[in-house]
Amino acid sequence: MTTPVTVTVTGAAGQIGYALLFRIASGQLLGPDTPVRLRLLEITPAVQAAEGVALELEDCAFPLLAGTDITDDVAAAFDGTNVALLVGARPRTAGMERGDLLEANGGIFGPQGKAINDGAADDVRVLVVGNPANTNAYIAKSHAPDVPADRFTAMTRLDHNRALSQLATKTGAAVSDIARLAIWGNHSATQYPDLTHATIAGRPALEVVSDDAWVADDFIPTVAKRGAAIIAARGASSAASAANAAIDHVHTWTHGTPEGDWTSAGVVSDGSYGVPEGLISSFPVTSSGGAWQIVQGLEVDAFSRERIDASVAELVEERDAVASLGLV
Ligand SMILES: NC(=O)c1ccc[n+]([C@@H]2O[C@H](COP(=O)([O-])OP(=O)(O)OC[C@H]3O[C@@H](n4cnc5c(N)ncnc54)[C@H](O)[C@@H]3O)[C@@H](O)[C@H]2O)c1
Ligand SMILES: O=C(O)C[C@H](O)C(=O)O
Repeated sequence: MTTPVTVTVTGAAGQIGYALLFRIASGQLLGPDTPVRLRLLEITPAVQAAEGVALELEDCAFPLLAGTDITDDVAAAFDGTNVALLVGARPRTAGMERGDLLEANGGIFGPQGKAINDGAADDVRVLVVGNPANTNAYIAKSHAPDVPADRFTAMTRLDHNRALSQLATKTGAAVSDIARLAIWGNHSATQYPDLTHATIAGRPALEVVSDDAWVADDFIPTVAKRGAAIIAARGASSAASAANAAIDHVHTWTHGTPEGDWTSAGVVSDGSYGVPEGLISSFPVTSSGGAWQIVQGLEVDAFSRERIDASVAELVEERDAVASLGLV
């Protein structure tokens, strides 16, 4: 049997964890031929709940699941790990300022980045889901100087999938007919869902839509504020769709993007499109050979430029705030 791939999931007893772990164990993350060993990291009070999830995993008798370990020890969680899904984070609670939120998350993602640096496998790939995802990924990356920076990513695939569905609904097209849609910037309400290069069955999406007001006043805010709409409707933040996007992100990272299309991911900027080097920003990306590439050479019109710049300015502010708090 092939050696199992070790997948670490933090916040494993949370709601995304519950929607994610069974899909990983069934083979949807890494494919039907790759056995996995799960490592669940939780804070001490939630270890018992994680143990309950592990009992259920066992009861599924997944042929690809080589075992499940549960720990509250950060170093043990990332020892030899190949894929790290950093889901657990400190949510913003009433009365908490942004600085408090960044500080609390710095206390989580700094040590996790260091543990990945010190103990993870050489091929480790990291996806940060826990919010603020881009800046949490930036913090983790900053504590892992020996790991290639491009192994640290943040999730904007949920935003990408939301945008695909909104466009499909508006035009009556099948999701599978849509290509080259992009999310730029931060996984926050400032993100820019970009249709200027998108196609629907080969035709420019903006020509098919033929409704600039819908793009500016409906599509963009609907996608950018969807997380808040889910919270308002469900009384809890998105979980199954977030887990689904995490599966999509890692699967695309390891299996590649289809010819002629791209997706969106928060990756380390190399300075492309004027995004300061080192920031973890969402870009249109392709994947091949197990690595992301930022799509190059796209024309950025004035409308897009303004929106990309606004979201990147927010990322710069977050970067400067974590630097001034001594978290990186
Ligand atoms: N990037 C995205 O698109 C996206 C989408 C949805 C949710 N999120 C974010 O994902 C995160 C998790 O969401 P959820 O609904 O599963 O939350 P949840 O509160 O249900 O679960 C979070 C879990 O993390 C655990 N945890 C907290 N600190 C930890 C630490 N230091 N180490 C290990 N585990 C720790 C908690 O005990 C809890 O079980 C939140 O930050 C949420 O905002 C991101
Ligand atoms: O947890 C949130 O604040 C929202 C989440 O990031 C989402 O996009 O659904």
